[in-house]
Amino acid sequence: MIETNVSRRQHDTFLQVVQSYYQLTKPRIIPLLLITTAGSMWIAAKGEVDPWLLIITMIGGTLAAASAQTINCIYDRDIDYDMERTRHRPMPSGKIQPRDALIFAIALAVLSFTLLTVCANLLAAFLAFSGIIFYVLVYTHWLKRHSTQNIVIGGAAGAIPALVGWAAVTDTLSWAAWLIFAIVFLWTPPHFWALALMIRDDYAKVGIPMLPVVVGDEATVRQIWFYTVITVTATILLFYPLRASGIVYAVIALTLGGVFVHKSWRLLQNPEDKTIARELFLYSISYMMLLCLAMVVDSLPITHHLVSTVLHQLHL
Ligand code: HEM
Ligand SMILES: CC(C)=CCC/C(C)=C/CC/C(C)=C/COP(=O)(O)OP(=O)(O)O
Repeated sequence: MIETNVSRRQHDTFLQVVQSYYQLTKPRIIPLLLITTAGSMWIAAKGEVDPWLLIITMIGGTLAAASAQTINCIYDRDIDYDMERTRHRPMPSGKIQPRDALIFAIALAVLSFTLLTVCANLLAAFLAFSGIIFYVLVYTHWLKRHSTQNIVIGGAAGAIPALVGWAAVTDTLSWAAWLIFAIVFLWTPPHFWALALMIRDDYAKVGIPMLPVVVGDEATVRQIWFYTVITVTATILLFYPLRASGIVYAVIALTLGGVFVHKSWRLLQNPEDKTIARELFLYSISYMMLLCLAMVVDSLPITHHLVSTVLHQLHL
C-alpha cells in the first residue's frame, strides 16, 4: 500500500515536471507559427507537398520555436514574476531552474538544426536557427525592454517560420517567400498591440515600453490601423502581381481582410474600448489561420481544376 502511494507520488511528480517543461515552450503560440510554415510550403510546392517533408519541417519548426520561447522565459523570469498574466509560468514560480531550462533549450535547438539539415536542407535549418537567435538577441535582449518598436522589428522572428517552410521545399527563397514573410511581419503589430491595449498596466508596472504604455491608446490605435491596412494590401500582392496564388486565395484574402480592416476601423473610432481591442486581437489569430488555409486550398490541383472548369463554363 505504502509502495503504491510512493510510486504514485513519483509518477505525479514526473508528470508535473514534464508539464512544466511543456509550458516553458509557450505551446499555444506554436500551432499558428506552423500554419504559416504550412501555407508557405503548399504554395512553394504548387499544392503537392511531400508528406514526409511536411512532418519533418513541422517537427523542426516546433523544436526551434520551443527553444526560442524557453530562452525567452529564462531571460524574462524577473518581469514574468512581476506580471499577473505570467507569474505562474514555470520559471518565475521556481518549478524549473534556469540552468536546466537552458540545457533543455540548447537540446531543442540542436535537435531542430540536425533534423532540418539531415531531412530537409541546410537553408531551412539555418533559417530556423536564425529565428531563435533573432527572437532571443534582437527581440528579447535588445528591444523588448528598450524600444516602443520592440515588436515591430522583433516581430520579424515570428515571420521566419514562413521562410523555413519555403526553403524546406525549394532550397531557396523567392519573392513569394519574402512576401509571406512580410505579411506575417506586418500583421504582428495589430495582433500584439490590440492585446497590449488590454494589458497595458501590466507592462507599465514592469517598465516594458510597449507602445500603449509610452504613447497612449489613441496613438497606438492609429498605428494598428496603419499596419492593418498595409497587411491586407500585402496579402493581395501574392495574387497580383506575383501570381503565386490564384483567384480563390484572392477572394478569401479580400473577405478576411475586409473584416480585419473593419474591426481595426472600429477600434480607431473607439481607442479606449477594451472589448473592441479584445475582438481585434482574437480576430487577428483567426485571420492569419484562415489566410494560410486559403493559401493551401488555392494551391491544390483540385482547386485549379475546379476553377478552370467554372471559368470554361462561363466562357471566360
Ligand atoms: C513579437 C511578436 C509577438 C508578440 C510580442 C506576441 C505576443 C503575444 C502575447 C503576449 C500573447 C498572449 C499570450 C498569453 O496570454 O500568454 C499572444 C498570443 C498569441 N499569439 Fe502572439 N505575439 C507575437 C507574434 C506572434 C506570431 C508571429 C504568431 C503566429 C504566427 C503569434 C500567435 C499567437 C497566438 C496563436 C496567440 C494566442 C495564444 C492563446 O491561445 O493563448 N504571435 N501573443
Ligand atoms: C523560426 C523560429 C524559431 C521562430 C521563433 C518565433 C517565435 C518564437 C515567435 C514568438 C513570438 C511571440 C509569441 C512573442 C511573445 O512575446 P513575449 O515573449 O514578449 O510575450 P510574453 O509577454 O507572453 O512573455
